[in-house]
Amino acid sequence: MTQNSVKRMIQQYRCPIIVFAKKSINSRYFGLGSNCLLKLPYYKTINFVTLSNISSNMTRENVREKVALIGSGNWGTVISKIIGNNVMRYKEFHQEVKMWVFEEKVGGRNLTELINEKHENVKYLPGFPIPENVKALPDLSEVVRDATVLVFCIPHQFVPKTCDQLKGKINPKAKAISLVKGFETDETGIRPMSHAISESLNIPVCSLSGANIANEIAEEHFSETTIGYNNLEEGELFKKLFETKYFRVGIIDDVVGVQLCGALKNVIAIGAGFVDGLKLGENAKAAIIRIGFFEMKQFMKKFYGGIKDETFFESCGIADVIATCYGGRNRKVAEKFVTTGKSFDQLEEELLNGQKLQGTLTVKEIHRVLSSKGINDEFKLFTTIYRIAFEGLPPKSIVENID
Ligand SMILES: NC(=O)c1ccc[n+]([C@@H]2O[C@H](COP(=O)([O-])OP(=O)(O)OC[C@H]3O[C@@H](n4cnc5c(N)ncnc54)[C@H](O)[C@@H]3O)[C@@H](O)[C@H]2O)c1
Ligand SMILES: O=P(O)(O)OC[C@H](O)CO
Repeated sequence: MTQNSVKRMIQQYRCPIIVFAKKSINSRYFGLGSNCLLKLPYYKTINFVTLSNISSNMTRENVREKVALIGSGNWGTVISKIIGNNVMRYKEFHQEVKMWVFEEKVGGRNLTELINEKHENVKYLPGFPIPENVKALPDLSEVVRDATVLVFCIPHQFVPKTCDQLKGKINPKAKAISLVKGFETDETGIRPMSHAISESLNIPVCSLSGANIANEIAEEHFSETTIGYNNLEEGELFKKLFETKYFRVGIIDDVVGVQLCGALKNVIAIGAGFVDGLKLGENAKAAIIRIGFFEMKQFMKKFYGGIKDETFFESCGIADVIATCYGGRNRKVAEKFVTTGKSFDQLEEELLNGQKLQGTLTVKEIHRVLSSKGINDEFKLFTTIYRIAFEGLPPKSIVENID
Protein backbone atom coordinates (compact mmCIF):
# COMPACT_ATOMS: atom_id res chain seq x y z
CA MET A 1 0.00 0.00 0.00
CA THR A 2 1.24 3.45 -0.85
CA GLN A 3 0.64 6.77 0.88
CA ASN A 4 -1.77 7.70 -1.92
CA SER A 5 -3.77 4.51 -1.61
CA VAL A 6 -4.13 5.07 2.16
CA LYS A 7 -5.32 8.62 1.44
CA ARG A 8 -7.77 7.32 -1.16
CA MET A 9 -9.07 4.77 1.33
CA ILE A 10 -9.61 7.50 3.94
CA GLN A 11 -11.49 9.60 1.43
CA GLN A 12 -13.52 6.77 -0.08
CA TYR A 13 -14.62 5.27 3.22
CA ARG A 14 -14.54 8.52 5.21
CA CYS A 15 -12.56 6.70 7.89
CA PRO A 16 -12.18 8.42 11.26
CA ILE A 17 -9.90 5.64 12.51
CA ILE A 18 -7.24 3.71 10.62
CA VAL A 19 -6.07 0.52 12.30
CA PHE A 20 -2.66 -0.90 11.33
CA ALA A 21 -2.22 -4.62 11.88
CA LYS A 22 1.51 -4.44 12.74
CA LYS A 23 3.17 -2.07 15.14
CA SER A 24 6.07 -1.60 12.71
CA ILE A 25 3.68 -0.56 9.96
CA ASN A 26 2.19 2.65 11.26
CA SER A 27 1.09 6.03 10.02
CA ARG A 28 4.71 7.26 9.87
CA TYR A 29 5.54 4.29 7.64
CA PHE A 30 3.14 5.80 5.10
CA GLY A 31 4.43 9.30 5.70
CA LEU A 32 1.09 10.29 7.19
CA GLY A 33 2.26 11.72 10.53
CA SER A 34 1.13 10.49 13.90
CA ASN A 35 -2.36 11.89 13.65
CA CYS A 36 -4.50 13.48 10.99
CA LEU A 37 -2.65 15.35 8.31
CA LEU A 38 -5.44 15.44 5.77
CA LYS A 39 -7.71 18.44 5.99
CA LEU A 40 -10.95 16.64 5.32
CA PRO A 41 -14.23 18.45 5.87
CA TYR A 42 -16.00 15.58 7.56
CA TYR A 43 -13.58 14.77 10.38
CA LYS A 44 -11.57 17.05 12.58
CA THR A 45 -9.02 14.30 13.22
CA ILE A 46 -8.24 10.88 11.90
CA ASN A 47 -6.95 8.52 14.54
CA PHE A 48 -4.21 6.08 13.63
CA VAL A 49 -3.94 3.10 15.96
CA THR A 50 -2.30 -0.32 15.82
CA LEU A 51 -4.16 -3.51 16.61
CA SER A 52 -1.95 -4.11 19.65
CA ASN A 53 -2.92 -0.85 21.33
CA ILE A 54 -6.37 -0.49 19.87
CA SER A 55 -8.22 -1.08 23.13
CA SER A 56 -6.20 1.47 25.08
CA ASN A 57 -6.39 3.98 22.25
CA MET A 58 -10.10 3.62 21.71
CA THR A 59 -11.05 6.52 23.95
CA ARG A 60 -14.48 8.13 24.03
CA GLU A 61 -13.18 10.61 21.46
CA ASN A 62 -12.86 8.06 18.73
CA VAL A 63 -15.79 5.75 19.46
CA ARG A 64 -18.61 7.29 17.55
CA GLU A 65 -22.17 7.33 18.81
CA LYS A 66 -24.68 5.57 16.59
CA VAL A 67 -28.03 7.30 16.67
CA ALA A 68 -31.41 5.59 16.34
CA LEU A 69 -34.57 7.66 16.05
CA ILE A 70 -37.68 5.93 17.31
CA GLY A 71 -40.57 7.74 15.65
CA SER A 72 -41.32 9.46 12.37
CA GLY A 73 -44.48 11.52 12.86
CA ASN A 74 -44.69 15.27 12.34
CA TRP A 75 -42.10 16.15 15.02
CA GLY A 76 -40.11 12.95 14.58
CA THR A 77 -39.55 13.80 10.92
CA VAL A 78 -38.37 17.34 11.68
CA ILE A 79 -36.00 15.84 14.23
CA SER A 80 -34.70 13.40 11.62
CA LYS A 81 -33.68 16.39 9.51
CA ILE A 82 -31.95 18.12 12.43
CA ILE A 83 -30.02 15.13 13.72
CA GLY A 84 -29.37 13.76 10.23
CA ASN A 85 -27.52 17.00 9.46
CA ASN A 86 -25.81 17.26 12.85
CA VAL A 87 -24.30 13.76 12.81
CA MET A 88 -22.51 14.81 9.63
CA ARG A 89 -21.05 17.85 11.40
CA TYR A 90 -19.52 16.22 14.47
CA LYS A 91 -16.94 13.50 14.83
CA GLU A 92 -18.70 12.18 17.93
CA PHE A 93 -21.38 10.61 15.77
CA HIS A 94 -21.65 7.87 13.21
CA GLN A 95 -22.93 9.37 10.00
CA GLU A 96 -26.04 7.29 9.49
CA VAL A 97 -29.26 7.72 11.47
CA LYS A 98 -31.69 4.83 11.49
CA MET A 99 -35.28 5.94 11.90
CA TRP A 100 -38.08 3.64 13.00
CA VAL A 101 -41.28 4.08 11.03
CA PHE A 102 -44.53 2.54 12.27
CA GLU A 103 -45.21 0.98 8.88
CA GLU A 104 -48.33 1.92 7.01
CA LYS A 105 -49.50 2.13 3.41
CA VAL A 106 -49.64 5.49 1.70
CA GLY A 107 -51.17 5.41 -1.79
CA GLY A 108 -50.73 1.63 -1.81
CA ARG A 109 -47.01 1.78 -0.97
CA ASN A 110 -45.05 1.29 2.25
CA LEU A 111 -44.25 4.58 3.96
CA THR A 112 -40.66 3.41 4.64
CA GLU A 113 -40.06 2.81 0.92
CA LEU A 114 -41.47 6.22 0.04
CA ILE A 115 -39.29 7.94 2.64
CA ASN A 116 -36.13 6.18 1.47
CA GLU A 117 -36.90 6.84 -2.19
CA LYS A 118 -38.09 10.44 -2.00
CA HIS A 119 -36.19 11.51 1.15
CA GLU A 120 -39.39 13.06 2.35
CA ASN A 121 -42.11 11.91 4.75
CA VAL A 122 -45.01 12.38 2.37
CA LYS A 123 -47.59 11.68 5.05
CA TYR A 124 -46.40 13.41 8.23
CA LEU A 125 -44.22 16.24 6.89
CA PRO A 126 -44.83 16.67 3.16
CA GLY A 127 -42.72 19.18 1.31
CA PHE A 128 -39.58 19.07 3.48
CA PRO A 129 -36.46 17.10 2.54
CA ILE A 130 -34.97 14.51 4.90
CA PRO A 131 -31.16 14.13 4.70
CA GLU A 132 -30.05 11.10 2.69
CA ASN A 133 -28.12 9.65 5.63
CA VAL A 134 -31.42 9.05 7.44
CA LYS A 135 -32.60 5.54 6.71
CA ALA A 136 -36.23 4.64 7.39
CA LEU A 137 -36.85 1.11 8.65
CA PRO A 138 -40.00 -0.71 9.77
CA ASP A 139 -38.15 -3.19 12.01
CA LEU A 140 -37.52 -1.79 15.48
CA SER A 141 -34.82 -4.35 16.33
CA GLU A 142 -32.83 -3.43 13.25
CA VAL A 143 -33.10 0.27 14.05
CA VAL A 144 -31.66 -0.09 17.55
CA ARG A 145 -29.09 -2.78 16.81
CA ASP A 146 -25.67 -1.33 17.78
CA ALA A 147 -27.18 2.09 18.52
CA THR A 148 -25.63 3.92 21.45
CA VAL A 149 -28.07 6.83 21.38
CA LEU A 150 -31.83 6.28 21.29
CA VAL A 151 -34.08 9.25 20.53
CA PHE A 152 -37.69 8.56 21.48
CA CYS A 153 -40.21 10.66 19.58
CA ILE A 154 -43.53 8.85 19.49
CA PRO A 155 -46.93 9.70 20.97
CA HIS A 156 -46.89 8.82 24.67
CA GLN A 157 -49.60 6.15 24.47
CA PHE A 158 -47.28 4.02 22.31
CA VAL A 159 -44.23 4.18 24.56
CA PRO A 160 -44.95 1.17 26.84
CA LYS A 161 -45.56 -1.24 23.95
CA THR A 162 -42.58 0.08 22.02
CA CYS A 163 -40.31 -0.38 25.05
CA ASP A 164 -41.63 -3.93 25.50
CA GLN A 165 -40.56 -4.67 21.94
CA LEU A 166 -37.12 -3.20 22.63
CA LYS A 167 -36.36 -5.29 25.72
CA GLY A 168 -33.27 -7.41 25.20
CA LYS A 169 -32.64 -5.81 21.80
CA ILE A 170 -30.72 -2.68 22.73
CA ASN A 171 -27.08 -2.06 23.45
CA PRO A 172 -26.90 -2.17 27.30
CA LYS A 173 -24.56 0.84 27.19
CA ALA A 174 -27.02 2.95 25.21
CA LYS A 175 -28.34 6.25 26.49
CA ALA A 176 -31.66 7.78 25.51
CA ILE A 177 -33.51 11.05 25.26
CA SER A 178 -37.27 11.40 25.33
CA LEU A 179 -38.96 14.04 23.16
CA VAL A 180 -42.35 12.65 24.10
CA LYS A 181 -44.91 15.05 25.58
CA GLY A 182 -46.92 12.91 27.94
CA PHE A 183 -46.60 10.69 31.03
CA GLU A 184 -47.99 7.51 32.51
CA THR A 185 -50.38 7.50 35.44
CA ASP A 186 -51.94 5.20 37.96
CA GLU A 187 -54.01 5.91 41.09
CA THR A 188 -50.90 6.74 43.06
CA GLY A 189 -49.50 9.37 40.75
CA ILE A 190 -47.59 10.00 37.56
CA ARG A 191 -44.59 8.38 35.98
CA PRO A 192 -42.56 10.58 33.61
CA MET A 193 -41.70 9.07 30.25
CA SER A 194 -37.98 9.19 31.08
CA HIS A 195 -38.64 6.94 34.08
CA ALA A 196 -40.90 4.62 32.10
CA ILE A 197 -38.22 4.18 29.42
CA SER A 198 -35.36 4.00 31.88
CA GLU A 199 -37.06 1.39 34.09
CA SER A 200 -38.14 -0.68 31.13
CA LEU A 201 -34.76 -0.70 29.34
CA ASN A 202 -32.36 -0.05 32.21
CA ILE A 203 -30.61 2.86 30.52
CA PRO A 204 -30.22 6.56 31.44
CA VAL A 205 -32.76 8.89 29.83
CA CYS A 206 -32.65 12.67 29.32
CA SER A 207 -35.58 14.78 28.10
CA LEU A 208 -36.12 17.46 25.44
CA SER A 209 -39.12 19.74 25.28
CA GLY A 210 -39.83 23.30 24.25
CA ALA A 211 -41.96 25.77 22.34
CA ASN A 212 -41.57 23.66 19.25
CA ILE A 213 -44.34 23.60 16.68
CA ALA A 214 -42.88 21.12 14.23
CA ASN A 215 -43.82 22.76 10.94
CA GLU A 216 -42.26 26.08 11.95
CA ILE A 217 -38.98 24.35 12.77
CA ALA A 218 -39.16 22.44 9.48
CA GLU A 219 -39.25 25.91 7.85
CA GLU A 220 -36.14 26.77 9.89
CA HIS A 221 -37.84 29.62 11.71
CA PHE A 222 -36.01 30.55 14.90
CA SER A 223 -36.97 28.65 18.04
CA GLU A 224 -35.59 27.43 21.34
CA THR A 225 -35.84 24.17 23.20
CA THR A 226 -34.73 22.75 26.56
CA ILE A 227 -32.84 19.57 27.35
CA GLY A 228 -33.16 18.16 30.85
CA TYR A 229 -30.19 16.07 31.97
CA ASN A 230 -28.98 14.16 35.01
CA ASN A 231 -25.42 13.89 33.79
CA LEU A 232 -23.83 17.02 32.30
CA GLU A 233 -21.75 15.06 29.80
CA GLU A 234 -24.90 13.52 28.36
CA GLY A 235 -26.65 16.91 28.35
CA GLU A 236 -23.80 18.37 26.31
CA LEU A 237 -23.71 15.44 23.91
CA PHE A 238 -27.42 15.81 23.25
CA LYS A 239 -27.07 19.56 22.80
CA LYS A 240 -24.57 18.82 20.05
CA LEU A 241 -26.94 16.34 18.45
CA PHE A 242 -29.90 18.75 18.37
CA GLU A 243 -28.69 22.35 18.24
CA THR A 244 -28.75 24.31 15.00
CA LYS A 245 -28.66 28.02 14.18
CA TYR A 246 -32.44 28.10 14.11
CA PHE A 247 -33.03 25.57 16.93
CA ARG A 248 -31.29 26.81 20.06
CA VAL A 249 -30.85 24.36 22.88
CA GLY A 250 -30.73 25.29 26.58
CA ILE A 251 -29.74 22.60 29.07
CA ILE A 252 -30.83 22.24 32.69
CA ASP A 253 -30.36 19.49 35.27
CA ASP A 254 -34.07 18.77 35.61
CA VAL A 255 -35.05 15.80 33.46
CA VAL A 256 -38.47 15.46 35.08
CA GLY A 257 -39.40 19.15 35.14
CA VAL A 258 -38.66 19.62 31.44
CA GLN A 259 -40.86 16.76 30.30
CA LEU A 260 -43.75 17.32 32.73
CA CYS A 261 -44.09 20.87 31.41
CA GLY A 262 -44.30 19.38 27.90
CA ALA A 263 -47.12 17.07 28.91
CA LEU A 264 -49.19 19.51 30.99
CA LYS A 265 -49.10 22.43 28.57
CA ASN A 266 -51.26 20.30 26.26
CA VAL A 267 -54.07 20.45 28.84
CA ILE A 268 -53.87 24.25 28.95
CA ALA A 269 -53.94 24.27 25.12
CA ILE A 270 -57.27 22.48 25.19
CA GLY A 271 -58.63 25.15 27.52
CA ALA A 272 -57.28 27.84 25.17
CA GLY A 273 -58.99 26.11 22.24
CA PHE A 274 -62.31 26.19 24.10
CA VAL A 275 -61.90 29.94 24.61
CA ASP A 276 -61.12 30.39 20.91
CA GLY A 277 -64.15 28.30 19.93
CA LEU A 278 -66.33 30.48 22.16
CA LYS A 279 -64.74 33.62 20.66
CA LEU A 280 -64.07 35.06 24.10
CA GLY A 281 -61.04 37.02 22.92
CA GLU A 282 -57.43 37.45 23.90
CA ASN A 283 -57.93 38.62 27.49
CA ALA A 284 -59.86 35.46 28.33
CA LYS A 285 -57.21 33.34 26.63
CA ALA A 286 -54.44 35.10 28.57
CA ALA A 287 -56.36 34.36 31.78
CA ILE A 288 -56.58 30.66 30.88
CA ILE A 289 -52.84 30.68 30.13
CA ARG A 290 -52.08 32.31 33.49
CA ILE A 291 -54.31 30.03 35.55
CA GLY A 292 -53.21 26.98 33.57
CA PHE A 293 -49.55 27.83 34.11
CA PHE A 294 -50.21 28.16 37.85
CA GLU A 295 -52.02 24.78 38.01
CA MET A 296 -49.28 23.16 35.93
CA LYS A 297 -46.69 24.33 38.43
CA GLN A 298 -48.79 23.26 41.42
CA PHE A 299 -49.42 19.84 39.91
CA MET A 300 -45.77 19.21 39.14
CA LYS A 301 -44.58 20.32 42.57
CA LYS A 302 -47.24 18.23 44.30
CA PHE A 303 -46.32 15.05 42.46
CA TYR A 304 -42.57 15.52 42.12
CA GLY A 305 -40.04 16.89 44.56
CA GLY A 306 -36.92 18.47 43.11
CA ILE A 307 -38.45 20.30 40.16
CA LYS A 308 -36.60 23.56 39.70
CA ASP A 309 -38.38 26.91 39.60
CA GLU A 310 -36.07 27.99 36.76
CA THR A 311 -37.40 25.20 34.55
CA PHE A 312 -40.76 26.98 34.26
CA PHE A 313 -39.02 29.95 32.66
CA GLU A 314 -37.10 27.97 30.06
CA SER A 315 -38.47 27.23 26.59
CA CYS A 316 -40.09 24.05 27.94
CA GLY A 317 -42.09 26.10 30.46
CA ILE A 318 -43.90 29.37 29.85
CA ALA A 319 -42.73 29.64 26.23
CA ASP A 320 -44.26 26.28 25.30
CA VAL A 321 -47.52 27.14 27.06
CA ILE A 322 -47.78 30.27 24.90
CA ALA A 323 -46.75 28.58 21.62
CA THR A 324 -49.10 25.68 22.07
CA CYS A 325 -52.07 27.86 23.11
CA TYR A 326 -51.69 29.80 19.85
CA GLY A 327 -50.38 27.36 17.28
CA GLY A 328 -50.74 23.74 18.39
CA ARG A 329 -52.95 20.86 17.27
CA ASN A 330 -54.55 20.46 20.71
CA ARG A 331 -55.74 24.07 20.59
CA LYS A 332 -57.01 23.70 17.04
CA VAL A 333 -59.01 20.54 17.71
CA ALA A 334 -60.44 21.94 20.98
CA GLU A 335 -61.69 25.00 19.09
CA LYS A 336 -63.46 22.70 16.60
CA PHE A 337 -64.88 20.68 19.49
CA VAL A 338 -66.74 23.81 20.55
CA THR A 339 -67.78 24.98 17.08
CA THR A 340 -68.86 21.58 15.69
CA GLY A 341 -70.02 19.65 18.77
CA LYS A 342 -68.14 16.57 17.50
CA SER A 343 -66.11 14.36 19.84
CA PHE A 344 -62.35 14.71 20.17
CA ASP A 345 -61.83 11.22 18.72
CA GLN A 346 -63.85 12.07 15.63
CA LEU A 347 -62.10 15.40 15.14
CA GLU A 348 -58.66 13.84 15.56
CA GLU A 349 -59.54 11.37 12.84
CA GLU A 350 -61.01 14.00 10.51
CA LEU A 351 -58.49 16.82 10.97
CA LEU A 352 -55.08 15.33 11.73
CA ASN A 353 -54.42 12.72 9.00
CA GLY A 354 -52.90 10.18 11.40
CA GLN A 355 -51.22 12.66 13.73
CA LYS A 356 -52.13 12.19 17.38
CA LEU A 357 -53.39 14.51 20.09
CA GLN A 358 -51.60 14.15 23.37
CA GLY A 359 -53.66 16.59 25.42
CA THR A 360 -56.95 14.68 25.49
CA LEU A 361 -55.31 11.61 27.00
CA THR A 362 -53.38 13.72 29.47
CA VAL A 363 -56.61 15.47 30.53
CA LYS A 364 -58.08 12.03 31.34
CA GLU A 365 -54.92 10.83 33.03
CA ILE A 366 -54.56 13.77 35.39
CA HIS A 367 -58.29 13.66 36.20
CA ARG A 368 -57.85 10.05 37.28
CA VAL A 369 -54.97 10.95 39.59
CA LEU A 370 -56.71 14.02 41.05
CA SER A 371 -59.94 12.05 41.63
CA SER A 372 -58.18 9.17 43.32
CA LYS A 373 -56.52 11.64 45.68
CA GLY A 374 -59.73 13.67 46.14
CA ILE A 375 -58.02 16.93 45.20
CA ASN A 376 -59.99 18.04 42.12
CA ASP A 377 -60.93 21.27 43.90
CA GLU A 378 -57.30 22.32 44.03
CA PHE A 379 -57.16 22.13 40.22
CA LYS A 380 -60.37 23.79 39.09
CA LEU A 381 -59.23 24.62 35.56
CA PHE A 382 -57.87 21.15 34.83
CA THR A 383 -61.02 19.58 36.28
CA THR A 384 -63.32 21.86 34.27
CA ILE A 385 -61.43 21.10 31.06
CA TYR A 386 -61.95 17.37 31.73
CA ARG A 387 -65.65 17.81 32.40
CA ILE A 388 -66.20 19.88 29.25
CA ALA A 389 -64.24 17.43 27.09
CA PHE A 390 -65.71 14.20 28.47
CA GLU A 391 -68.73 14.81 30.68
CA GLY A 392 -70.84 17.17 28.58
CA LEU A 393 -70.32 20.29 30.69
CA PRO A 394 -71.05 23.36 28.47
CA PRO A 395 -67.82 24.88 27.07
CA LYS A 396 -68.62 28.30 28.58
CA SER A 397 -67.97 26.74 32.01
CA ILE A 398 -64.29 27.25 31.16
CA VAL A 399 -64.62 30.81 32.46
CA GLU A 400 -67.54 30.30 34.86
CA ASN A 401 -66.08 27.51 36.97
CA ILE A 402 -62.77 29.11 37.85
CA ASP A 403 -62.07 31.48 40.70
N1 LIG B 1 -45.80 17.79 16.14
C1 LIG B 1 -45.30 18.73 16.93
O1 LIG B 1 -45.36 19.93 16.63
C2 LIG B 1 -44.59 18.31 18.19
C3 LIG B 1 -43.64 19.19 18.74
C4 LIG B 1 -42.98 18.84 19.91
C5 LIG B 1 -43.25 17.61 20.51
N2 LIG B 1 -44.15 16.77 19.96
C6 LIG B 1 -44.36 15.49 20.65
O2 LIG B 1 -43.64 14.48 19.97
C7 LIG B 1 -44.30 13.21 20.14
C8 LIG B 1 -44.46 12.56 18.77
O3 LIG B 1 -45.32 13.38 18.01
P1 LIG B 1 -45.23 13.54 16.42
O4 LIG B 1 -45.75 14.91 16.12
O5 LIG B 1 -43.88 13.19 15.92
O6 LIG B 1 -46.25 12.41 15.92
P2 LIG B 1 -47.62 12.60 15.10
O7 LIG B 1 -48.72 12.88 16.04
O8 LIG B 1 -47.42 13.55 13.97
O9 LIG B 1 -47.81 11.19 14.41
C9 LIG B 1 -48.25 10.05 15.06
C10 LIG B 1 -47.18 9.01 14.90
O10 LIG B 1 -47.54 7.85 15.64
C11 LIG B 1 -47.26 6.71 14.84
N3 LIG B 1 -48.06 5.59 15.29
C12 LIG B 1 -49.36 5.31 15.02
N4 LIG B 1 -49.72 4.17 15.64
C13 LIG B 1 -48.62 3.75 16.33
C14 LIG B 1 -48.35 2.64 17.16
N5 LIG B 1 -49.30 1.74 17.45
N6 LIG B 1 -47.11 2.50 17.69
C15 LIG B 1 -46.16 3.42 17.44
N7 LIG B 1 -46.35 4.49 16.65
C16 LIG B 1 -47.57 4.65 16.10
C17 LIG B 1 -47.57 7.17 13.44
O11 LIG B 1 -46.97 6.32 12.51
C18 LIG B 1 -46.96 8.56 13.46
O12 LIG B 1 -45.59 8.47 13.18
C19 LIG B 1 -45.62 13.52 20.87
O13 LIG B 1 -45.51 13.24 22.23
C20 LIG B 1 -45.80 15.01 20.65
O14 LIG B 1 -46.54 15.67 21.68
C21 LIG B 1 -44.81 17.08 18.81
O1 LIG C 1 -49.48 20.47 18.17
P1 LIG C 1 -49.46 20.17 19.65
O2 LIG C 1 -50.64 20.74 20.34
O3 LIG C 1 -49.24 18.71 19.89
O4 LIG C 1 -48.21 20.96 20.22
C1 LIG C 1 -47.01 20.92 19.51
C2 LIG C 1 -45.83 21.24 20.37
O5 LIG C 1 -45.80 20.44 21.52
C3 LIG C 1 -45.74 22.69 20.73
O6 LIG C 1 -44.53 22.92 21.43
